[in-house]
Amino acid sequence: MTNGDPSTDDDRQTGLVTYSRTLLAPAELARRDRAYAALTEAVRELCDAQLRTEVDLEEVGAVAAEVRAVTARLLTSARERSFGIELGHDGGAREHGNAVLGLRNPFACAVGARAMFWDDRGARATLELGALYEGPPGCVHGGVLALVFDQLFTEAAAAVGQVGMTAELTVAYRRPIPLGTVTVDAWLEVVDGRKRRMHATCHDGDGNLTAEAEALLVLPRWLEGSDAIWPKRPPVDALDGDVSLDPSVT
Ligand SMILES: CCCCCCCCCCCCCC(=O)SCCNC(=O)CCNC(=O)[C@H](O)C(C)(C)COP(=O)(O)OP(=O)(O)OC[C@H]1O[C@@H](n2cnc3c(N)ncnc32)[C@H](O)[C@@H]1OP(=O)(O)O
Repeated sequence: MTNGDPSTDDDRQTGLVTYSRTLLAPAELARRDRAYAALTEAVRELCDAQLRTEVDLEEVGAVAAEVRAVTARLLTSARERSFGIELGHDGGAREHGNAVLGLRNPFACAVGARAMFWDDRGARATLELGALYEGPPGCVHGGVLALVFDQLFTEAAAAVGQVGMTAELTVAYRRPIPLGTVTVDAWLEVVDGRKRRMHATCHDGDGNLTAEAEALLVLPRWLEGSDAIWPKRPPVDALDGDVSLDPSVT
């Protein structure tokens, strides 16, 4: 099966997962990533503007027609299926379609080298959750936060080499979370065979604890002892700047 992108190769299928591998040279890959990231950011800005605009209805109709024309231009050459996991030259994950951290997903809120951090204890995300993520008026949607927790658990487990899929996820919402900056920390607590018990916290921009979550991740039976590749995460020192991931530090 092909994803319709001539720049990648489907090189292996493991259990449920098909990996593709890029055929592009690193410099060309970086150039493409920059271009697509800029497009994603432009679309994200468009979504936010569309939500908040108060221009007159004639203008709304004209903009809708222009947006449809732009969509048609993008679809003149497009993948046939979702992005999946593309492995970069270093084995790093290029999950550009991921709903939380995908470089090419305008819905993703944890994008950019400064949004997500990994270290030998777990993972941290510092996010800007604006009007697009609203639930209660002026506050972050509880389901959006559950989504972020779910991803962070996967990231924390991968960071400490104890990967697994989410079998259970429980969120305790302690206080409403104002739209704006939120910081989520996730870490591994207990390993029991193929089961990993995880914990996470969410703090708002003023440092208030707003929610906590627990998850059970299970290394799937089909993955145990297989040669499946769990994509690498960049070590924190590969990122620019000094970042602490101590979950007690907010
Ligand atoms: C190579 C792959 C690469 C992927 C890259 C990903 C990149 C990141 C993507 C980002 C994604 C973001 C995150 C996402 O979106 S992850 C997506 C959401 N999650 C899923 O889709 C998971 C769907 N479920 C499954 O695949 C299987 O059921 C799993 C893998 C979970 C277990 O199936 P498996 O057949 O392997 O397990 P087992 O039956 O041998 O049981 C083993 C042990 O586990 C215990 N147990 C099992 N289930 C539960 C449960 N629900 N509650 C409590 N306990 C449970 C069970 O009692 C037993 O314990 P014990 O009796 O030994 O004590």
